[in-house]
Amino acid sequence: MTILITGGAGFIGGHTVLAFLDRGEIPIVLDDLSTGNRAAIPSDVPFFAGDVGDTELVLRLVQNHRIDAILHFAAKIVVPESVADPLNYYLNNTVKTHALLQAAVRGKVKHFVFSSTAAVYGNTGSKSVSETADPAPLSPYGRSKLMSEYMLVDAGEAYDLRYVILRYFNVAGADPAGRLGQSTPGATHLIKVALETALRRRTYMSIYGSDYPTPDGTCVRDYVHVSDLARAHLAALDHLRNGGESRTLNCGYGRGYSVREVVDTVRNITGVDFEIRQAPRREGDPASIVANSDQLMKLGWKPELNDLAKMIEHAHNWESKLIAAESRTAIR
Ligand SMILES: NC(=O)c1ccc[n+]([C@@H]2O[C@H](COP(=O)([O-])OP(=O)(O)OC[C@H]3O[C@@H](n4cnc5c(N)ncnc54)[C@H](O)[C@@H]3O)[C@@H](O)[C@H]2O)c1
Ligand SMILES: O=c1ccn([C@@H]2O[C@H](COP(=O)(O)OP(=O)(O)O[C@H]3O[C@H](CO)[C@H](O)[C@H](O)[C@H]3O)[C@@H](O)[C@H]2O)c(=O)[nH]1
Repeated sequence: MTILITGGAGFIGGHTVLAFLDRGEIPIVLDDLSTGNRAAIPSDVPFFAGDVGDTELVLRLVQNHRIDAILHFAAKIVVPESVADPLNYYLNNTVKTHALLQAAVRGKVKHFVFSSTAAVYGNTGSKSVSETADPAPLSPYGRSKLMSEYMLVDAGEAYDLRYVILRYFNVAGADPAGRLGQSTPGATHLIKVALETALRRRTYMSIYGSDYPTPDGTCVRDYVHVSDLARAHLAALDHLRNGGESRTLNCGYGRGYSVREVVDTVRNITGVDFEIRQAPRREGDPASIVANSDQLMKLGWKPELNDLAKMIEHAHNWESKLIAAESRTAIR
């Protein structure tokens, strides 16, 4: 049996492809390359360029490759973009997940792992949040994901399909072996932006909001290493393949860092004192969000890279590699 990974040319899907390869399981990848990168996918992994909303294409893949599990990463992921263009987010993230689920059910796929997000919770206060908290997303992005969760839960009740919904907190870092990192052009994530500034790809960076009810006034997030998160997918799929019941699970480390703490760590790791400007709050941002991931750990997930400085160091190595590769191309 084979796994289908949607969005496998992206940041988290790509690292999950590597995690499966590392344990000797070769998945297939479906990605429309809207933000993903073809080069992220190792040559021994079958790649199909296409849209997860194309039910017929997905059904063909399911039947031709005897797919027993779909890991669904493909989505648009930028909170402010979702505020500016919500209908596009509901189309890509919710409507197309519906089409994918329809293909999964018609093709008798038994297992489904869905990339959800801490953004479904909204403002949670300073305590860590567990899966029993009521969702109250602040952005169309969060709502587009929560609506997909509801569809999956209902489909799990009605059809022969079991799922794990993983609610990721803030994903960062890069493959410790240097095989992959975040390559999305124009990425908006804090650590990526700070590293690009340290490496002089940007002249300065902004801190969005310094009047939040947090210890230093900037937003607090729980940063999880992408390679640890990738391994959470192995644990989730093993749980389902062993007959485990459907679950909704947080994935984070349970420790929050403020924007200012992250920026200071980037300055320390890179040794560059780059310019920071204070900017107004960014729409759709909760003040603080930290995970309680006890349930995922009970399922067998063991974090191995729970260290902000290491995460930033791995991302820094990758960012430097990207710059070196670009200058080689420019010289040619
Ligand atoms: N990055 C984070 O901090 C974070 C946090 C929580 C949840 N998530 C979720 O994790 C998943 C992966 O995020 P990422 O950071 O790797 O983003 P990414 O943009 O790097 O990857 C998304 C991938 O999906 C592909 N894609 C998008 N729409 C598609 C479509 N309609 N059909 C086929 N392919 C499509 C893109 O080309 C890209 O390769 C998303 O579902 C996101 O909501 C990310
Ligand atoms: O240049 C920047 C970039 C970000 N930030 C701040 O840094 C924090 C983290 O922002 P990111 O954009 O890195 O991440 P988000 O918390 O907005 O969202 C991320 O994590 C969420 C889960 O918590 C979602 O899943 C989403 O997909 C993913 O982008 C926020 O307070 C943001 O305002 C800045 O101050 N300056």
